[in-house]
Amino acid sequence: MAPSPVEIVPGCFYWPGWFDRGEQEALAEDLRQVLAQAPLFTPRMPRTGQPFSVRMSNCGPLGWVSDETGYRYQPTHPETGAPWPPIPARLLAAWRALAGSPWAPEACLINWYAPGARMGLHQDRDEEEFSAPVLSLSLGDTALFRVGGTSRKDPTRSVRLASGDALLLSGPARLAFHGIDRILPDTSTLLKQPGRINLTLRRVHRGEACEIPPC
Ligand SMILES: O=C(O)CCC(=O)C(=O)O
Ligand SMILES: [Fe+2]
Repeated sequence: MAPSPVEIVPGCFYWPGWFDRGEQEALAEDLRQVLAQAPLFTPRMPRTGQPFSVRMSNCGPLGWVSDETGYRYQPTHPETGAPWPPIPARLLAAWRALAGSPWAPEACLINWYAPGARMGLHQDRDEEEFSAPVLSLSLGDTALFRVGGTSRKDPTRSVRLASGDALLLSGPARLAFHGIDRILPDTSTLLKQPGRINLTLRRVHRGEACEIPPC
């Protein structure tokens, strides 16, 4: 049984220290292998083409990308043209334990934050299926995460997401505005360089079938 989480705002659940140090190290190694096949790329803002400060990659049948033409999910890497590598089993196990969803995740977005990178307040709304949650897992340096309500003007709360922490945006928080204000330097020894990795597991398509046992 998962330890009981802290509810930050209704539907936003937080499990500090979900992965222990050994699991974090194994996960970091899984991701090194994923990134060797699907290298980090720099996404760009729709229309303006302005680069994000975060670099990205993906694993799973679909990956999230952004460029001058817009945000979308696609089955291949935007630079290499290769299919995304599969989602590592350890991540699927976390989804099974925490997501409370009968559907398998189809995409795992990998965000790389160098110290100084940030992510402005936004909603995750490029998926068709909002009844499935978004599961976020953090590795490396701690981030100051902010989450509010479904209106940009709603009040927000801040949480420090440390290495090994898990957070779920579900139910009333599935479309909550959220972002990363900053990375706190020298807060973790997990990665070989300063910075942070965030993984978000997402269901993209609406599905009828129970794809992930047991359900
Ligand atoms: O880095 C994080 O904790 C959040 C990432 C995020 O919101 C996203 O990738 O949509
Ligand atoms: Fe997001």
